[in-house]
Amino acid sequence: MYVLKTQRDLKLNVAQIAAVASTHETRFFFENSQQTTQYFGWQPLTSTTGSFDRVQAWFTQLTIEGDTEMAAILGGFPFEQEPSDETGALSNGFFFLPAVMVQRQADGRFCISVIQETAATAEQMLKETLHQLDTADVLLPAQYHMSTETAVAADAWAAGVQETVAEIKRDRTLKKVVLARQLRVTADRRFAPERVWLNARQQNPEAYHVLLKVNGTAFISNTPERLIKFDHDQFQTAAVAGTAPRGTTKEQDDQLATQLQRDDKNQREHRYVVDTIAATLRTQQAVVEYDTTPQILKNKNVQHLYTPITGTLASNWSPFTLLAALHPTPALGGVPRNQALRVIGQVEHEPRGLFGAPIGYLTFHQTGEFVVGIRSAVLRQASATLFAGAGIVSESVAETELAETQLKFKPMLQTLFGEDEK
Ligand SMILES: C=C(O[C@@H]1C=C(C(=O)O)C=C[C@H]1O)C(=O)O
Repeated sequence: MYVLKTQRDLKLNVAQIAAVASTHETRFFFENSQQTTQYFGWQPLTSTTGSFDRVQAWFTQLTIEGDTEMAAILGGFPFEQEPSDETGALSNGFFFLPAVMVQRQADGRFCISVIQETAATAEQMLKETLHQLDTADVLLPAQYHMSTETAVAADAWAAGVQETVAEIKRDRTLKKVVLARQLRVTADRRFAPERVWLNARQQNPEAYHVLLKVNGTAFISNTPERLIKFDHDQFQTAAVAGTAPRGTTKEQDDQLATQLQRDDKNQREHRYVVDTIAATLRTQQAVVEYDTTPQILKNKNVQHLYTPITGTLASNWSPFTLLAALHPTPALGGVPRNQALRVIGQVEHEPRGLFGAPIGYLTFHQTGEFVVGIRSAVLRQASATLFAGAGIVSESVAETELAETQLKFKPMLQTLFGEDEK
C-alpha cells in the first residue's frame, strides 16, 4: 500500500524537468507532437518486465491511497511475448511505478505526484523535488559525431526479403510480413539520453518523443504511430503504413504524396493494417469509426498513408486485453499474425525488444496511451542500435525494401547526429 501526494498548477519547463530526471538512474519521458500530453517519471518504487499478462498481474496488485487520478505506471512491453535471455538491451520490456511523476495539466501547467509508503515521507519528498526543480540547471540538446556505422547483416537481410517473398507466393494464406533490420553506430562520446531526447523534439517535432532509461541502457523513440489512446470507454488509434520519401520542394513533395495515394502496393499494405485493427477492435465488442480513404501523415524524412480510427469500447474493456489483442498490428507483424511472427523469428536473429512494441503510460483510472516504439534506438554508452522495418508483400523487391528501411533510420540518425550526418 502506497500513499500519494500531489502539487498542482506549477509553472515548469521541460528542460528543468529533464535536468532533475537525469540525476536518477531509471526514468521515463513521454510526449505527443502537440506537447499537450507530457509524462515524466523517475525512481521506481516497484517494477516488472515481461508479457501483457505479467504486467497486468503486477499492476492489479498495486494499491495507492490519495489523489490516485494523478498516478500512473510507465514503461514498455517487449515485442515478443516469450521471455528473452538478452536482458541487457531491455529485451523483456520494463514497467515501473515512479516515486516521482510530473505531468502536464490541460491548462499547460504541471502537476507533481509523489508516491511513498507513508504520507510523511511523501510530503518530504515532494518538498525536495520542488526544491530540485527550482534550482535545476537547464539541460540543453547535444549533438554527437558519428565514429562508426555498421549495417547488421544487410546482405542476409536482403536474402531474407527474397525468401519471404517466395514464402508469400508459395503459401497463399500468408499476405504480409514486416522484416526489421539493425544499424549499429558509435559516437565520439557517450550519449546522454535526456539530451538525445531534447534533440528528438527539435529534429522531429511532428512525432512522439519517448525515452525509457533503465540501468545502463536507454530506449529512445521518435515514433509517429499511436497504438491506442483510451479515455474511459473512448479510444483513438490509427493505421500508419505505406511509406514514401519527402520531396525537396513543395511540388515534388505533393507529387510523392499523390503517387503514394495511388500506389497499389502501399494501399494494400495500408488496407491490411486498417482492416485488421478494425476487426480486432470489433472482436473486443468496440464500435469502430474511420474513413475509407487514407490521409497523408508527414514526418520530417518520410510520409505515410494514415487512417485515424476512433470509437467506443465495451463496458467491460481492459487495457491489457486490448493491447494484447492489437499488438503487433500488421504494420509491425504481418498478416496472418502468427504465421508472420514465425517468419520474423526465422529471418531476424535477435529479439526486437522494445522496437515496434507498445510503450506509454497507464493511469489507475482507465486512461492511458501507448505508441509503437519505432524510429528508435537502444543507447549504451557511446553506441546506438537503430531498428527499422518494412512490410514485405508478394511484389516486394529487396533493394526497395532496403532503401525504405534506410529512410526509416533517418529520423533517429538526425536525432543523434544532426542534419548533416546521413
Ligand atoms: C516498421 C516501421 O514502420 C512501420 C511500417 C510502415 C510501412 O511499412 O510503410 C510505415 C510505418 C510504420 O507503421 C519502422 O519505422 O521501422
